[in-house]
Amino acid sequence: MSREVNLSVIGQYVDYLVLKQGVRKVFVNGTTGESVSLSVEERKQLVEEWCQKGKGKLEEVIVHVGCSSLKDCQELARHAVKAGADGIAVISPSFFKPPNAAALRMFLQEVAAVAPALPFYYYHIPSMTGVHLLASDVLEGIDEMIPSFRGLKFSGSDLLDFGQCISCNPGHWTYLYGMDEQLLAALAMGADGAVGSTYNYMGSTVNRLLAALDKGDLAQARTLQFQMQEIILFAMKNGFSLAMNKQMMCELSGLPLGPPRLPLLPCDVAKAQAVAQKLHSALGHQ
Ligand SMILES: CC(=O)N[C@@H]([C@@H](O)[C@H](O)[C@H](O)CO)[C@@H](O)CC(=O)C(=O)O
Repeated sequence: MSREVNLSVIGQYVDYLVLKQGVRKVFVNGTTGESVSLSVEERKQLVEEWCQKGKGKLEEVIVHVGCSSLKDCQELARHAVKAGADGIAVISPSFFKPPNAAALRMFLQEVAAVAPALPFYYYHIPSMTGVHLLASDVLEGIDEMIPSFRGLKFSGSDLLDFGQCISCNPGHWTYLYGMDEQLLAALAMGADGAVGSTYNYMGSTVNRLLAALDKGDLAQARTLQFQMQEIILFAMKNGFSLAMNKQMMCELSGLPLGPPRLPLLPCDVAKAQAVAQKLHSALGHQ
């Protein structure tokens, strides 16, 4: 039961994201993509497929190349350049954890150094890595160490830390926020965009939220955020997990995106269907 990667569905999935969700920027091999459960070879194949199938359709492909092994990260970073990715991101190693922010910066620097022309992002996701260093500490002096550093993907709930990351922006960094249920608060803090698991099927909703905010319509942005919260909270009460998210993606896209790989277990399909139903009612679909 190794649960193989199905490359053949990616082209259709790109079309679904672009045409049905209005999502034109993707983050490949992240958490939802189960990158840490994949081999280096599988990750390369996925990146090649996304870059090829996304050509002329996607505006930006950022590739997560984080691994426990620095060598594997470097191999994936070099590969992302060859595949034509627009940027790379790295999480903190999590089995042997960096003892402090300086050690993590050094690790990031070694990865970025092999792909100096590619925009580089630090991917902060303490709930998964168990590395609870402040992102703002990791960013200290990072510009001098990594000339290609372009920003942060922040998948944490600590808006104090997030705010401090934004207030130290030298001007050319981008901030992508990754807790879908509180995106609006992060946007108020200064986030530039969002990367999250639920945008696989609520991409069009979050695009409407962003557009409402751009127009200065805070009331509408709140309404949309509250609807997203209602769906995510309902999912949480039904055991929201990566497996459920994946099943939701299958239910809502109609594509065979498959179950997760061990050690994760597939979710109860009836529960995912109940959440999909909730999504339709909360967003007013018929
Ligand atoms: C821990 C986790 O999976 N967080 C998700 C969120 O989108 C999360 O599922 C959502 O906010 C619901 O809590 C993302 O930050 C993950 C993500 O961006 C990725 O797939 O790389």
